[in-house]
Formats: sequence, C-alpha cells, structure tokens
Amino acid sequence: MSFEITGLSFSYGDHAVLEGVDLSVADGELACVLGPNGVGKTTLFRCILGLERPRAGTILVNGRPLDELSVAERAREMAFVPQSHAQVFDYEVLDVVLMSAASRLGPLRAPAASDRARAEEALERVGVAHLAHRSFMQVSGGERQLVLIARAIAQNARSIVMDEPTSALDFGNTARVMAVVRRLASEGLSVIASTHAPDLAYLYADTVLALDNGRVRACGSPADVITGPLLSELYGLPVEVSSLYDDKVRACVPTEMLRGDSPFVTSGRGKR
Ligand SMILES: Nc1ncnc2c1ncn2[C@@H]1O[C@H](COP(=O)(O)OP(=O)(O)OP(=O)(O)O)[C@@H](O)[C@H]1O
Repeated sequence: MSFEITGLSFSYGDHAVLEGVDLSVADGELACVLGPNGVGKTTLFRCILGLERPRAGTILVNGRPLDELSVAERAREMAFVPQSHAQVFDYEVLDVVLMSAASRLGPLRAPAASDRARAEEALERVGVAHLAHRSFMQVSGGERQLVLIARAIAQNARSIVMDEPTSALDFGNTARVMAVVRRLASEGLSVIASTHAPDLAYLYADTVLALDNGRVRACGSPADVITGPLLSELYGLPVEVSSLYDDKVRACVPTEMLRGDSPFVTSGRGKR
C-alpha cells in the first residue's frame, strides 16, 4: 500500500482541522480528495508531505512510517505538484524540471548529464519537450502544470501528491492534464490529488475521499461517493447527478440554477 493514512487528526493551535481521517491508496491508484473550501484538503496534504505534524494518527508511505523518513528519503518516495498559479520561478522550463534532482544532489553539486536526460525525458512524456528552453513564467497555465508534473516524474518518486492540479486550467488543458495523471497511476504510481470538480473525480479516480468539516464523509469507489444526496449534503445545495455513457460519466448539476423562481436565474437561461 503506497499511502496508508490512519486516524489522522490535526489542529492549527486550538483550531481542529482534521479528525480521524483514514485513506489507503495502493500502487497504480489515483485517489481524489473532494470537499468545500477550507475543509482541510491542503492541510491533509501538508501532513502527508511531512510539513505539518499531526496531533494523532499514522501515515505510512510505501510501507514506511513518514516520521522515520529523512527529508531526502521523503523526496525519493513522494513528489509534490503544487498549484501552477502559485509559482514564481523565473527559470527556464528545463531548469524547473531539473530542480527534481535536488534531493539526490549534495550541496553545491551541479546536476549530472543523467539528471538532464531524465528531465528532458520527463518533459517528453507529458508532451511539452518543445518548451524546454522557454521561461517558465511565460508558458501558459496548462503548460506550466504539465511542466510541474514533469518535474514530479523526473524526481522518480513512487507516489505523487497534487494540490488541485487543474484549478487554473481551461477545459482542454484540464482533460490533457488529467489524462497524464491517470496514465501515471496506470503505470504503477500512487497519486493523491485534490479537486473541486466531482465529475472529474468520477471520471478519473479509483477512490474518492469526501471531506466534510475535517472528517471523512465518505470514502470509496467514485460510483459510491459521487451521488446527488452526498454532494447536496457536502456542498449544502441541491445537486443532481446524471449518469451518462453507461455510467462512465456522471454530470453533477446544482439544480438551483434550473428552477424558474431561482434568484440566480435572471435571463432566459434555465427557464425552459
Ligand atoms: N497556517 C494556518 N494557520 C491557521 N489556520 C490555517 C492555516 N492554514 C489553513 N488554516 C485553516 O485550516 C482550515 C483548512 O484549510 P485548508 O487550506 O487545509 O483547506 P482546503 O480544503 O485546502 O481549502 P481550499 O479548498 O479553499 O483550498 C481552514 O479553516 C483554514 O482557514
């Protein structure tokens, strides 16, 4: 089991954020974490990455307790893909990917030719090798996200944690990035990603964890978790879930928008 999180509880001072969270993600699996703003998704990831110390609970990464891993070992086991719009690197794309080598290098050691080759190969794998010598700040949000995923691949870790990998992306780039993430999982990595889009979680994930107020509201197969009643309760508004393409797709619709008397409906839209 690549991530085995048991009874995880965390507080910022007096403010309890996570309570008794359990999650297992095996090699080859993609788990999506869903939940309203402020529910504790990023905090959960910070605990998994060893950046916050839980009040209670255990985290095993590839079978080893997180708190027994050195910083370098954590970097070998886990790669982190942050939200692309939070980045301020003014480096060439290839140099951003080469930063993945930092955990293997001693202080003041330059990356070797093999690190460079690995970085170039990772860019190739996510389809953005042509951007290698462009400025990271001057490529699009979707391309930037793919570069950050390439950096995670080049790190050669067995597990990847992604904080809202598609939050800044358009429709096409969302599909491209999620396809890459899905492929990485299918190739044997364990991946945990947060998302605000239940229909994306349904389409791509093997497991969905729905957090509500820092507690697990549901965790299981997308078919069990992505349902109208659960999403309505989780987000506090009526949601209908329609099954499409033999239930390979579920469209999640906030039905408030469809009611003729809805205060949100100001034009002809939704009144039919
Ligand atoms: N450094 C901090 N100190 C104190 N409280 C914090 C800190 N970081 C986050 N919080 C609080 O912890 C709670 C969970 O925050 P977190 O960022 O984990 O939520 P999230 O689910 O990732 O939210 P979003 O979907 O908006 O990104 C929130 O109430 C937030 O205000």
